[in-house]
Amino acid sequence: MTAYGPERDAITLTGLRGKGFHGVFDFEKATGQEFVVDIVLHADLRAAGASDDLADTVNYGVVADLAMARLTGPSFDLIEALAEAIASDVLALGELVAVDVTVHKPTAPIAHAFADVSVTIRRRRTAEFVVALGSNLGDRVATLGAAVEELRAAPGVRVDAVSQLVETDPVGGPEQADYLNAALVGHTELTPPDLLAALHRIEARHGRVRAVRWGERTLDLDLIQYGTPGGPDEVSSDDPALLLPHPRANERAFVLVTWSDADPSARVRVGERVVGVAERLAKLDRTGVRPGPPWPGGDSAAAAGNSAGASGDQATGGDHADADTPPATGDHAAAGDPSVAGDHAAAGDPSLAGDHAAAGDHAAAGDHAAAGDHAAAGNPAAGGAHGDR
Ligand SMILES: Nc1ncnc2c1ncn2[C@@H]1O[C@H](COP(=O)(O)OP(=O)(O)OP(=O)(O)O)[C@@H](O)[C@H]1O
Ligand SMILES: Nc1nc2c(c(=O)[nH]1)N=C(CO)CN2
Repeated sequence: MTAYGPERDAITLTGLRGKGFHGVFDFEKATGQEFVVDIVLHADLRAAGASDDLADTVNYGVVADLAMARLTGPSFDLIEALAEAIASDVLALGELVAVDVTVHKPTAPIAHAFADVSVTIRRRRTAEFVVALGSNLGDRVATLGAAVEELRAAPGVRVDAVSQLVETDPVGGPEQADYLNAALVGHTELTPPDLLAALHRIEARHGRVRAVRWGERTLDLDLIQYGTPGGPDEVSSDDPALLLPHPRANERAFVLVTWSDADPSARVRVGERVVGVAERLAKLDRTGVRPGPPWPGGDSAAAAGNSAGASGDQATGGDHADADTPPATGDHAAAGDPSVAGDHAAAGDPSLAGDHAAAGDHAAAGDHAAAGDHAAAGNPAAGGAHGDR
């Protein structure tokens, strides 16, 4: 079965009942009462229908075991919290598009005659995704910045981190102007085709036309990876309309430099193997990839929406006034660091606080800068602008 797809098929389990000790009041926790759980598992059941094999579907017995363990297990105050815990456990099975959980508390302490009280929640599975952004026509910085914002605003999409911009020599295609490239990592409830459609809509809004293969473009948004490579939610596709993982990404320095900046611990599939993006990058020629201009507002954290009073190096650098001009005397240049890794965290923003990495992680991840470069550049929180992931 595929773990994404239309919410067309469902397995429904109702009336799962048992004694639990959930409730706000002490007497509820001490005495216990009956709770009843209904669960709807949304999944694509076509494969199981065709194969008649339990391995191709979700075993409802396992789902019932998980729910009963929560129902009879440690006490929650709220039935909302019990429902959340059940949904989380069931979604972790990794085979579902979504799950609906209803928790009934028919003997709740309500001072009136009543039939039942319940909560119902729907939780969808999300998958990590990676998008590469490129532009070499028009106001490149403005277009890329707008694309990031539009993706942030897209329903079912959460942007976790955005790389800094790099300026890059065109790879392939006719003679054309240099590109600005960036990468973005996030989580989505959308299926891969729906996510690609959202990317295409954003491209179209920015006047993207497809005249020449690998020709100049106002905006290019490529879906590089969907799901965790080697994990149960990894999506591979040989459909020409959506190839996953993107077949050329692991050969493109402009993709891997920016991707490893956005997520220094990122991993990528290369044939049968899954390797660190930084490790893969070490094998590539990076001469065509240079530091780019800052994002509007000063750093990539702003582009990611994490815009708390950027005290990052680029934010304070007056030499970056021309947004479309690569920094000449910025910290990257001063540090002699050809990478984009590093100084885009706002020191004062707790949401940016060193999620992935201290400076050393960049270096340990095989990045081109030694950790000392970041430190020498006065970087307050190298690698920290990766949001809540
Ligand atoms: N992973 C993918 N991400 C984006 N588009 C894809 C992907 N796989 C296949 N495509 C298809 O490729 C077609 C051409 O896309 P596009 O014009 O953006 O290619 P490109 O960016 O010029 O080249 P490249 O794919 O080498 O980066 C699109 O119609 C799209 O449906
Ligand atoms: N430097 C650079 N070269 C490219 C790019 C790009 O984004 N940057 N995109 C291409 C097709 O997607 C082809 N070549």
